[in-house]
Amino acid sequence: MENTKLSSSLFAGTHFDRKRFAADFARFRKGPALPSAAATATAAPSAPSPEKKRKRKSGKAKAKKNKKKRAEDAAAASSNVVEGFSVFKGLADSNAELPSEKVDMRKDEDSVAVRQRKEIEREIERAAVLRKRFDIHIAGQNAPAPLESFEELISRYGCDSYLVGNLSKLGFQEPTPIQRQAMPILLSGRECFACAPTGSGKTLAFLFPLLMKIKPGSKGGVKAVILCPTRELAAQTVRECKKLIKGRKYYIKLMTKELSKSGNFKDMHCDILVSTPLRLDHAVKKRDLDLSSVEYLVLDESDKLFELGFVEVVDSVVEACSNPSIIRSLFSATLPDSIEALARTIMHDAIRVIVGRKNSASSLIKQKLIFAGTERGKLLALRQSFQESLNPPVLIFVQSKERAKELYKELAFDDVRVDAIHADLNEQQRQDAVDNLRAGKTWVLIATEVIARGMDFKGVNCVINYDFPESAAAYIHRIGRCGRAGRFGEAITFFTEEDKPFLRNIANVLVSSGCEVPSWIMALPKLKRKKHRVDRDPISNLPDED
Ligand SMILES: Nc1ncnc2c1ncn2[C@@H]1O[C@H](COP(=O)(O)OP(=O)(O)OP(=O)(O)O)[C@@H](O)[C@H]1O
Repeated sequence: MENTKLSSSLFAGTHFDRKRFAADFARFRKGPALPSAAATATAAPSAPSPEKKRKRKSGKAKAKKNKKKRAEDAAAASSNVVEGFSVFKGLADSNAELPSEKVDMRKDEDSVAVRQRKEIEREIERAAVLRKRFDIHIAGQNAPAPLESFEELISRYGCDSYLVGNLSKLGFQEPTPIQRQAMPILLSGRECFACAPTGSGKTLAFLFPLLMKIKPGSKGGVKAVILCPTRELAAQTVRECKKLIKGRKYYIKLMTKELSKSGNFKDMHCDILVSTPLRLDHAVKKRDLDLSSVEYLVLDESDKLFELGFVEVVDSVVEACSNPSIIRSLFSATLPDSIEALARTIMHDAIRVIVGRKNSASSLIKQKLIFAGTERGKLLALRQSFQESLNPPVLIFVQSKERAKELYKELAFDDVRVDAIHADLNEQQRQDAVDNLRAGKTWVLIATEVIARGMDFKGVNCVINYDFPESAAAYIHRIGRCGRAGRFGEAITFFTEEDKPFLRNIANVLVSSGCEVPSWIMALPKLKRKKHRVDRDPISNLPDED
């Protein structure tokens, strides 16, 4: 009765509901805990009656049943802990049934789980802040966080420090937005669609992860394949790759015409193979090149590779890369929905990354549309702009090789240091034309679509679309030869009466990158047809015939 007294004095003046707080009340008692609140209240010194015995028995059975249920709940609670997350279901109940050291252990586990969950939440928030800051948009499950710096490649992914060292030797201090997000995706073994503006460092974004993952000089076949739509771009990619691996012996091969036609692929040492689709397909079908060991497949300028004329060959190369654990990635500055849908059919659980707005031009380029009336008007306007403000190097795009030759004649006559690049030149001549512009030997390079995609002319100040581009994507890639790697650029596009029906499609690109467009152009109807190609009068100084 001592205990009853103690509890009575402790709660003097308050009404204590012993029935409701029986468990707490029992803790103040010496000796065995009371079986139940009801039993305490009705305890009597006399021998229990048979009725009371029956009731007590059934009370004991109930308590046993409750105990069993609580034990089951505890087991269920512990099985609800999934990958660092605790669902916390039934945890309070289950602790009540555990010895104190086990309760402590469980508390420790809980606090570890809570800490882990909080850390994960912080990571997710940090990733979201970084994505917002760098205008990175992602779609797909469990995308890894963007990089804060290149050093994280070492701390997070165990990158060899020589590779990061080479980056800094090349003057790359900070990752560009596409590199921040695409690199961790590929390094986590995920497939990826990436769309980022021209000149924003997509090449490094796909090259670096595969250089990190591939063991250099390994035997056992080709480890990585990079597909590019043109030979010039393939050659440029090989050059970029070699700069990055200085100090290590990787076997990097460019698929030349000769190699494709007569290569002995059985004895070829090759870690990374860079090719255009046709040459690679030829080597696979005619020279037994085995691509079943390929671990990484990159489709650069992927929307071009999925265009008609390429898509079947690309499909066949994708099929030849039959390694089931292959990681595929697609990179481009433009990714139309239709192409994305097609590409998705070959991807597995891919993450989509868009930097800025999808299918838009680089914001570093000042864009202008100029009405030149006729073909003759275009030549006059070009000559005038050269007299007023030629700021070399300049790239001029025309729609065919014939027109490239015609314009070359006109400008060479004016004593402009000019060259032309088109499909009628052999590989060496094309490469020389590119190298001469890079070296400053020529100031003006007239080009067809051959170099419109991917070519990196760091110093190009101005792009002139002498002939109106055939699509918005072609426009974005052409003008993207300037305004690269953080530099500003200028793009001038001539249009004639014949180009007006397609004007609005290009004007939309200007508007979406913040450039001014006259309101009458924005009032024109948008053309449904995707491609625009006009038969034009030859380029000549002579008066128009009519
Ligand atoms: N982190 C970086 N810091 C500074 N410069 C960089 C960085 N990454 C790449 N570059 C440079 O930026 C330029 C453009 O890179 P790259 O050719 O990869 O662009 P891109 O996004 O592939 O363009 P395009 O869509 O035209 O193919 C190159 O000269 C490259 O050396």
